[in-house]
Amino acid sequence: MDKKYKPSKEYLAYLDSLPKSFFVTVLENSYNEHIVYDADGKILYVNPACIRHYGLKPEEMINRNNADVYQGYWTPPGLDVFYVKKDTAFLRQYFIPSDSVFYTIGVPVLNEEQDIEMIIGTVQEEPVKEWDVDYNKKSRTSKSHFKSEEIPLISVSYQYWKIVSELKEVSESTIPIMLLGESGTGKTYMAKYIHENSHKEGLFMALNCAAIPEALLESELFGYAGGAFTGASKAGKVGLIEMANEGTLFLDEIGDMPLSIQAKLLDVIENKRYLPVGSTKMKYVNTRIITATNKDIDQLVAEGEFREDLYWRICTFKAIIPPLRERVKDILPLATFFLKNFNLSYNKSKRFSKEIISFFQEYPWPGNIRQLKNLIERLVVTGRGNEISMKSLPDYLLEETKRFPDYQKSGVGFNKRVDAFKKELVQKAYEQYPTIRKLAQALEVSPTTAQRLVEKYCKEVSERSSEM
Ligand SMILES: Nc1ncnc2c1ncn2[C@@H]1O[C@H](COP(=O)(O)OP(=O)(O)OP(=O)(O)O)[C@@H](O)[C@H]1O
Repeated sequence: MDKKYKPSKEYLAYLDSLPKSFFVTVLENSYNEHIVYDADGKILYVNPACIRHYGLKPEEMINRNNADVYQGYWTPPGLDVFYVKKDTAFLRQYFIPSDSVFYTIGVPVLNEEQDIEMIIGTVQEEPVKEWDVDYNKKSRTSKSHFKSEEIPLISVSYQYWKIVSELKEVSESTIPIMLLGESGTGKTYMAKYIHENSHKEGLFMALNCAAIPEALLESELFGYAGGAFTGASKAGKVGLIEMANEGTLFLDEIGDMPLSIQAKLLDVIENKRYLPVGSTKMKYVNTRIITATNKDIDQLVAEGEFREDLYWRICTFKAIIPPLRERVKDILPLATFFLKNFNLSYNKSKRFSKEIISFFQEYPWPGNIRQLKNLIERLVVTGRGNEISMKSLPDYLLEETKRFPDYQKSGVGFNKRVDAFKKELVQKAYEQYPTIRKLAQALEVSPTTAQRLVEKYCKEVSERSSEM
């Protein structure tokens, strides 16, 4: 709806006077598909045009997740428009099972807090030629300025897009960003995405601090002056910090950076300057630093392994990318996205069986998105026939399903089980060690983490002890 449009009282009264059956008749007989989702992508309403589009009746689609219905293909580019810009998205969707192209216009409806309440979509087949021309013009001008064709972010989770939206706000500044999360959750990918969307003119450079020996790390980062050491080139070498001038330097595994280099990095962040190895001439740069780690950095600070002053500078803005098992809704969109891409690269037309989709959603993915992506590539490349079924899984995964023989049937998801286990562990330890310092030692975590765990899991225990 036009946001400036406010219906008059008389018109609203007229609408009120019409019976509900009138609206039902209009919607149910409209040639175009009308589809309404809640903020999580669950289908709340769809009219019978969906039978023509997907071969599914409305009653088969209601309460299912969008991605689940579009099995074989998922087009999430509109999601950043919905969740970040909170604006109308124009999408061209290709639906693999029927080999059809649909045009979707999604309009987000916001509540009083300006959060998404629902998304109202209209879907139609390839439009007539003349309209097509206009449509293309329109879709080009409506392109979001915070999305990347090169790095499509796949997620249907509101939580995830909230993080992206916050990152957007800091992306154009030079405020350092710290990305936390388990291996394979997409920290490097997100860093590239931030760079792409930050309108910086310089390059994106990345370095894994854990993969390089200390002596080399310093010259990789800061470069060196000609002849700075035996074997050094006469012309010297430009470091990554300079290469990323006016751009972004992504430092992965920052927790592994040696203390001596940490001091130099602090100078770069605070004063935008540094000395190349063996040089006496300061260099000046304007480089955005993004760091990542999957180590407990609070603990490294507590143990004196990481400089506290640097820690406070690099974590000015901290974003935690949740593991895949905590955003189960993203598994299918990601899986179908990878399936589509690998089908294209290997010229295949594989599809998932129903059971393998359930398995994907139940498996805990310790290697996160990386593991899912690698598995799908393997499943597309290997095996006969077009269906990817449970039989196609590699042995190590079939073994895994046996290790949790009842988790598919019990109805208790992996997250709930892990959470129950953590709760029991923390509560028992807290009963035995009722101070944060001792509890932190017993659980081998930092005091900050111990405090967080107590707040999360030990409310009942502390209430019990205060009653006694
Ligand atoms: N939102 C996303 N949409 C699509 N693909 C993604 C997304 N996030 C991550 N990926 C894919 O997942 C893979 C792993 O991501 P990435 O290498 O960024 O993880 P990481 O957290 O940096 O891992 P590590 O800590 O081990 O370095 C990448 O190949 C990337 O293509």
